Amino acid sequence: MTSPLTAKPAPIALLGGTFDPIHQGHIEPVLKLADTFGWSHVHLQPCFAPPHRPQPEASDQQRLAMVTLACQQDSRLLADDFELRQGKPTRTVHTLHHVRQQHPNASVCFIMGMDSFLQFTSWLNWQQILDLAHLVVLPRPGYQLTQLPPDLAAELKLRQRGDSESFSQGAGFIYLAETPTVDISATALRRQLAQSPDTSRIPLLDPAVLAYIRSHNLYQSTH
Ligand SMILES: Nc1ncnc2c1ncn2[C@@H]1O[C@H](COP(=O)(O)OP(=O)(O)OP(=O)(O)O)[C@@H](O)[C@H]1O
Ligand SMILES: O=C(O)c1ccc[n+]([C@@H]2O[C@H](COP(=O)([O-])O)[C@@H](O)[C@H]2O)c1
Repeated sequence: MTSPLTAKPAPIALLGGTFDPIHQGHIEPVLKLADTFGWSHVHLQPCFAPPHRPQPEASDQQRLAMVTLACQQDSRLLADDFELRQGKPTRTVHTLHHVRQQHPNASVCFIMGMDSFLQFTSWLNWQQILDLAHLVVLPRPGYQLTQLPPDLAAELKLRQRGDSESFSQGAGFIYLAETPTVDISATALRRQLAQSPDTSRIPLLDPAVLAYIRSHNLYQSTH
């Protein structure tokens, strides 16, 4: 029997995003990762209207509602409103400090697509993030590791691990996932939604999320 004092805390896996809207390019890879790593939960955390890009079309509450609906696909998916509850934009380094405070001994995995990874050195205190969490990078069509800036390529060389065993430690490793690529973006979906009649099915969009979008008249114009 494992003593409560020695029991390893459950790993925390987290995918942050604007989710404007959430789509299967977010969901399918994280479920594959949950299979690989044996995660019992993956937090899908919408960010407060992000400072680093144009404002989302859907409101914070609408993006959270869509994430909550998409989470009904699998009981391991959790809609996490931590950043929205802060009432102001929160940088990832601050969110991860909070996670660390709450779970000092847990393994924390922050998931991102290859497009985000290529931009990672522009994130606030990106080196500190590497000490707070593992990074799990999803492949994404159109984004190649060869485009990595030299300082991040050097970190990758030091920190890359391929075995899921390493990720039972707290933080500090980078895992380049080999999940099947899902060729979709929220930008492409918004365009498709604006151009399709209300009745049409949209591939790679959860039907419950689509119904929510239609009933709230979201994404009706192309920008
Ligand atoms: N198809 C995809 N494959 C792999 N990673 C993805 C995919 N779509 C999004 N991601 C990752 O999920 C996170 C949240 O993405 P986000 O909510 O911005 O979706 P997006 O499709 O990139 O949106 P947009 O087109 O509006 O930029 C980011 O780390 C992003 O790299
Ligand atoms: O903290 C930062 O500096 C930072 C810069 C860019 C992106 N992020 C986070 O990365 C996640 C994905 O962002 P996005 O723009 O691709 O939806 C989301 O959780 C953002 O808060 C964080």
